[in-house]
Amino acid sequence: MLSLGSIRGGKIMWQLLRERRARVRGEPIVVSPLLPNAFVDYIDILKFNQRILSFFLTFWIAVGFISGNWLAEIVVSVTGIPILFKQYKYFKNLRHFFRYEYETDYKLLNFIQEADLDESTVVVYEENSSELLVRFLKSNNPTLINQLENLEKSLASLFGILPEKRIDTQSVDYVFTLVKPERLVVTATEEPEFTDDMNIDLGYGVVYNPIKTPHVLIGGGTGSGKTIYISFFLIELMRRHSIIYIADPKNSDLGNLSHYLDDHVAVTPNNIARITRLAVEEMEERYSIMNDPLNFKYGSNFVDHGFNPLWLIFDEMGAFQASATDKEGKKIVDEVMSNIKQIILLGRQAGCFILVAAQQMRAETLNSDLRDNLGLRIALGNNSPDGLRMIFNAHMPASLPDVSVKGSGLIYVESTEKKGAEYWESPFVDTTKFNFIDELLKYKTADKYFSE
Ligand SMILES: Nc1ncnc2c1ncn2[C@@H]1O[C@H](COP(=O)(O)OP(=O)(O)OP(=O)(O)O)[C@@H](O)[C@H]1O
Repeated sequence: MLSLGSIRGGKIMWQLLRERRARVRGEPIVVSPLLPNAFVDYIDILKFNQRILSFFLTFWIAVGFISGNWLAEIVVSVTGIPILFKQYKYFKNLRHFFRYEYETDYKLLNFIQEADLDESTVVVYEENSSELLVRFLKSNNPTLINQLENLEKSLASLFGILPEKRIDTQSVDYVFTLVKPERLVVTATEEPEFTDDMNIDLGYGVVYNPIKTPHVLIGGGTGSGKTIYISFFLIELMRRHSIIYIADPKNSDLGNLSHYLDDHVAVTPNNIARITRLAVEEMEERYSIMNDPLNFKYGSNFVDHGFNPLWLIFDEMGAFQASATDKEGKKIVDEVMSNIKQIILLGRQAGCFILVAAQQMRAETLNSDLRDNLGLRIALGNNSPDGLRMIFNAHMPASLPDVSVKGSGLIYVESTEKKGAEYWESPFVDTTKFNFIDELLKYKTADKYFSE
């Protein structure tokens, strides 16, 4: 069996080498479910070889034990097991290598199946460092032609960018401009740099605009980079003249900002209730001004009426809810949650936004209807699949990437063309060079809301 697999593997290797040569020469690659795809077969063979090795490994260990011969057991353990593990890892790496090398082929083959295109669909693609051209060849089937001419949205979710479409009599071309995402590096500025542009660059090709997709949800365990990210975000909000309220029931890093942002920072339940009340009152007042017949402008929002964004940053909401042990405590939690609900559901037009952060997002922390209204969702560091589902719900990523880079995780911005959350590295902050408090004070002293 093993030798058969190897012989087949040898043949496929030749086919792969031929394909490889074509790729190196930059010739177009043809992908179709009906064509033999060497790379798919080769990965299957590697998988098969891996299974055989697992079998041998188990067999080897069993022989050692059954024989009861201590010498045999030592020989088996010392020599056999490490060799087999090494081989196993070798095959695993090879499989990864092939998946990576033939990633586009894989994606397109899966795409043909998932988009329910006819099996006979033939895709040709050509890739260079800046562009990917995907050409679907037209057949005589009018339904298929119609499908092929309307693939840009689903293809965008596959490659993360909306392609340019060109329709020809023989084919439909989708051209993707490939730009490698780069992590944003946060640096200190000499002077405060205010801006009216509501687009906030989060790096790695992600731009967030609270007017389009209000509210933020951040999940991530200890040390995943939540505080660093929130600090970066806070400065970005202050650059946009935002009124900031902070609730930090655990009284950690954000709670300490009360030295700088005064009574806009709350750590006790009563104070947290107070700032959420202030936020809701401000929202109601804005609506009454915006809806006054003298000021009313159809389709307008807070910016048109000269209001600044208002942000409530709520760290560790779960801890706050859990702190309510008696009747009085529960009453406060209910009031706060009702205020938060109003901000989430009604805040957008009035420019009142919320950022909710939690180590672990639970169903009872914020129900899924409310969570689905949070436009920017981030999961930093390692999270369990259940934890990720709490954050992304219908937008779970197709596969879970490696998030070993500090401050990396998954991100999803509602209303983009992307279907699911994607890998992202939060803005890099070199804490030896970037002093968050110095930065914050620059904006505080220059901003009217914090100047008293
Ligand atoms: N964006 C980043 N840039 C640079 N370093 C980072 C970044 N994110 C995380 N780190 C590194 O990880 C460490 C932990 O980050 P941070 O304090 O933000 O985690 P946290 O999720 O807030 O943890 P906790 O809940 O325990 O406070 C930082 O001290 C820093 O060394």
